[in-house]
Amino acid sequence: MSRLPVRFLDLEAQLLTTSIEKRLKRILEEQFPELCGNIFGRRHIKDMIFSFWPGEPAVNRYKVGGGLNPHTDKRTFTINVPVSELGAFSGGGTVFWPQGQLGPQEHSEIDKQGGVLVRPCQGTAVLFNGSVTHAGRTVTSGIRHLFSASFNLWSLDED
Ligand SMILES: O=C(O)CCC(=O)C(=O)O
Ligand SMILES: [Fe+2]
Repeated sequence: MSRLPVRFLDLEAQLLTTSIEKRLKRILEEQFPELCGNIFGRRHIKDMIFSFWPGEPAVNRYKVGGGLNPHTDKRTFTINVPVSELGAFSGGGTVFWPQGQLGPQEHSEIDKQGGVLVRPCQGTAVLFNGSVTHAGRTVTSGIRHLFSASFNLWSLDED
């Protein structure tokens, strides 16, 4: 698996990322105000600032045999958006395990036993919290591209 930080990609990718960030904050604020209150200490988050994991937002590129071992992302949230059409590759997708059932660990062969495989179509975002163990399932043909960003939200004004 290789990662292409969005900041090294073209203007279209930067604009798409900005629109993903805006939509994400709007959806969280409008549809999950209580969750925002619990997590961020405020229900209005549109003016909050993203603090991303280094090198993110990024586009992950998985060639045949590429995948990602089970891990947690350790930020408040991660948003993943498939860039590839589902028909562009076989295998792939993200496997999630119920919290606490599987710690981050090395797997030579990613085993989705006990996990839930999510293989959404192009453009369908998946949002999860930073303590959920997940893995990128091995791609068996074609190439899979996935937009991925793990983040916290910060406020400049203390209130
Ligand atoms: O490949 C996937 O579906 C998961 C990607 C991922 O977990 C990550 O980039 O941190
Ligand atoms: Fe991850």
